[in-house]
Amino acid sequence: MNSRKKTGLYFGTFNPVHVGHIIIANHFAEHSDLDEIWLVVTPHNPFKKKSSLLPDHHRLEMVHRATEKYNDLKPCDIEFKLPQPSYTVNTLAHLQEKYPQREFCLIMGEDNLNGLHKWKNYEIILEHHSIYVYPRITSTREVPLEKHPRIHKIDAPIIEISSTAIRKDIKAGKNVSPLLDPSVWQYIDQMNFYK
Ligand SMILES: Nc1ncnc2c1ncn2[C@@H]1O[C@H](COP(=O)(O)OP(=O)(O)OP(=O)(O)O)[C@@H](O)[C@H]1O
Ligand SMILES: O=C(O)c1ccc[n+]([C@@H]2O[C@H](COP(=O)([O-])O)[C@@H](O)[C@H]2O)c1
Repeated sequence: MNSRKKTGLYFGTFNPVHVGHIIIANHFAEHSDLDEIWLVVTPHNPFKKKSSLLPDHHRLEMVHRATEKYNDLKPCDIEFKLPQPSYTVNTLAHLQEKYPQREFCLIMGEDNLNGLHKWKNYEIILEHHSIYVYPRITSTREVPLEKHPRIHKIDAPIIEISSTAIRKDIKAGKNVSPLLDPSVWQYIDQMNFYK
């Protein structure tokens, strides 16, 4: 029997982390076989421009604040020390070496699954790890890897909140506080982020 602890890795830039992210992470902690969910803060997504990003340590601090009330949700800064851009295949190899007693699974929205076949060495990722996919609203009908035996569709709430929209609304002086953990909003407000 496989007795390794199953850990879910939820990767993201979290610029900033919002209640949509936390609802998903908590849903997996409560309704799946994953013991812990680690929110892995990515310094540089290979598919995104770095210019609009807050420095890594501020995004990590927000993830720390948003998860501290949840026993099974943990912030993870492993990618801060790895080469950039952050290729997930490298991060997984590094984590597996550091924590051989854990089995790592990826948590991913349906929107990201659409592009998985373009990720660096995605075949190696799928050889060693399961991917738990939750629903998102997406216009794509044909998803290349949908039927792969390592891909598991898991039902979860659909919450259409986006970090991009939050940043835009803060810039426009709108109230975004219901979309963020109060301690995250307090940090953004104090530090004058996204103005
Ligand atoms: N409202 C949401 N519900 C569920 N998953 C989400 C939601 N928003 C983002 N995600 C997913 O959470 C992960 C982390 O999100 P990330 O911060 O990297 O992207 P994002 O929210 O799309 O940010 P941005 O708008 O800055 O591009 C990604 O896999 C993303 O697809
Ligand atoms: O490894 C890759 O080739 C790769 C390509 C695109 C995205 N990713 C990772 O996927 C995670 C979520 O991406 P995103 O687009 O929601 O920010 C983030 O951690 C990225 O580093 C990874």
